[in-house]
Amino acid sequence: MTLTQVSSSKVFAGLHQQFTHVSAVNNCTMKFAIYLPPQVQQGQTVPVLYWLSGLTCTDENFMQKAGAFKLAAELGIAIVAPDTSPRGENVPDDTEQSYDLGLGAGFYLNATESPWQTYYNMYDYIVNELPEIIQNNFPVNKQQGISGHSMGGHGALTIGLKNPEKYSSISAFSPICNPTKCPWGIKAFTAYLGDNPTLWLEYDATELIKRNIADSNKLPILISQGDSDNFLAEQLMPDNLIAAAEQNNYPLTYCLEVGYDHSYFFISSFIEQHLRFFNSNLTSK
Ligand SMILES: N[C@@H](CCC(=O)N[C@@H](CS)C(=O)NCC(=O)O)C(=O)O
Repeated sequence: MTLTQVSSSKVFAGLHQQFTHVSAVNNCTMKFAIYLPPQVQQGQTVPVLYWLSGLTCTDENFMQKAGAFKLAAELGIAIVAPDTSPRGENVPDDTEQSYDLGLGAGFYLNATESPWQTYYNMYDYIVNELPEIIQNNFPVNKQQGISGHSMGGHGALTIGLKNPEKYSSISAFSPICNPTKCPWGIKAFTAYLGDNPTLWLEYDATELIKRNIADSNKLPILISQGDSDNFLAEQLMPDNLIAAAEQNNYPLTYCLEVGYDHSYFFISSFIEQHLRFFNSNLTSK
């Protein structure tokens, strides 16, 4: 597997770089961005936080808008931001090219239905293929965290809940908490996974948190949510996740922030809390 460097820029004494590579699981060329803090220049290996973005995003939205580099440099944290779906000439898109299905809307799952299943395997990409590439090509250690926004918050929660041995913590901004019950999730899961809702439960954080998880596998979760978010009631449904966490004694910290919306203005206002949360939960794995 060859990495092709697309860009490299110095920022807060570290480096922001973009790369493309051929993905075996998504059958296309994928792009990702990485922030490498200054500590790597002194030969240190650093922990890595995976950031999963939301609908319509690429590797660029978080890197350009979140304002994460200053503290990541100070704490010595690498951040990886993948794309939100496969892309390219042969990759199918929604016939109506809507923003919430197809390109830019991979929902961090492995599709089983045509025409999606050959390309839309973002779950395997985030859990296995991309971390292997990062471990083999960059000075990171085995300590990983997972975070994300909206559809990417759903990705962070479901992937973290299903793979507790791979991460130290999970955090999310404005996540889609119960996708099997909201319009975004129902539309995407019907297309990617078919019309049997039982099969959708594998990718629903509220359902996953209800499973009998051993205390030692309960990764700490931090969620930040703006109370002026237009998508809150209809699409995000955090109350369902909070109730399931309470009933199952799951360590979830939920911060409802007054006046904030769904945008990166909100993320940039609280990203420091999430980086410090990741940093404070690191353990040698
Ligand atoms: N229809 C809306 C929904 C998409 C949306 O809000 N996307 C969020 C994630 S769910 C986002 O991060 N947009 C890109 C950005 O703000 O940079 C739009 O296209 O703006």
